[in-house]
Amino acid sequence: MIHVVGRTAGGWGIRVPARQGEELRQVLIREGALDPSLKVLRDGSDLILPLRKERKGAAWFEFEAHTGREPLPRHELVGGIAIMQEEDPSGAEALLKSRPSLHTVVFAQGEVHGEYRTREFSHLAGEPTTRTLVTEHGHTFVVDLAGAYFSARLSTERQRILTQVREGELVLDMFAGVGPFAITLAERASLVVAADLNPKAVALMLENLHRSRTANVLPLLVDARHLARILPWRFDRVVMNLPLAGTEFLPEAFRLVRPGGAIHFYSLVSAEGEHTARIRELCGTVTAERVVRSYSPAQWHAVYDVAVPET
Ligand SMILES: C[S@@+](CC[C@H](N)C(=O)[O-])C[C@H]1O[C@@H](n2cnc3c(N)ncnc32)[C@H](O)[C@@H]1O
Repeated sequence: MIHVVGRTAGGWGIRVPARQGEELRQVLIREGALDPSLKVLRDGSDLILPLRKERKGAAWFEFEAHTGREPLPRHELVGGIAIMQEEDPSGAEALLKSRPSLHTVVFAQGEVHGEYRTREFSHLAGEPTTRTLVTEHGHTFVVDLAGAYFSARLSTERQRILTQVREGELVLDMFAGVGPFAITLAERASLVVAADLNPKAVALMLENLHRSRTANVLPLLVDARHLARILPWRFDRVVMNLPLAGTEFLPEAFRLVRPGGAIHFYSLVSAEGEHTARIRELCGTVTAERVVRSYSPAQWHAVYDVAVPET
């Protein structure tokens, strides 16, 4: 027995056991065959997926219609680029038309991976590029999604750290990417040293320094493992944003921070206090532990603010 509530519309639909529903939904989206104006029906342990037109195995059903305009496909915005999790060319065209600020829609082919923390994308609609401009809190950054890591979701975090920086501080960003933390913190710091081992990230950081006329950031193309050996300074504040492998670099950060300084350590965790014992071993005190964002049902990105003793 199928119950339909709300505004209804007749249309072609294809029946599938619910367990296989998501797989078939993805196939139909890729083929541009799913009708996004109608809601998926449930009938016992089956789903009925609405189709744009008849196909083999299809039958006519009464569907509930989405109210108002067709819903836009799920996406994440980074500057003028929309990143879709589904390879849906017709959804991408609809998305592109829906926002004048968008120039490109891409499909993320996988998760962030590798030492450079980058992802592969395929082009779905608009201009075929992965470069865009992102504006946050008065700064505009050039980013290239395929070439170097950038997350717009960290903008609040950058502002939070900025409020802790005192005028004239010497700051180190060990994993600087295209420079969003470094350029933000340079508003108050006297000098920010910004290291990254991805040449494309450092090239984009140079562009960003030029664009923002920031002259107190020193970009370094270097593996953070060498920093304590090559830098003559000890820093008031060290930012460590390498959530999957940051723990390996904690001793290096402690070598680079001055007595009485602070470390902001980002990590992917599955329990509160996961790194507290290790930080204590290195003689640091956790002054705050915050959730930055959720990652999966059992894991989240956390930031530990760490105070380093005076002596
Ligand atoms: C998660 S991203 C953070 C980038 C930047 N802090 C941001 O918020 O946009 C980590 C960065 O660390 C860099 N990285 C990875 N291993 C590194 C290492 N051993 N030394 C220096 N940089 C490294 C990657 O290339 C990447 O740009």
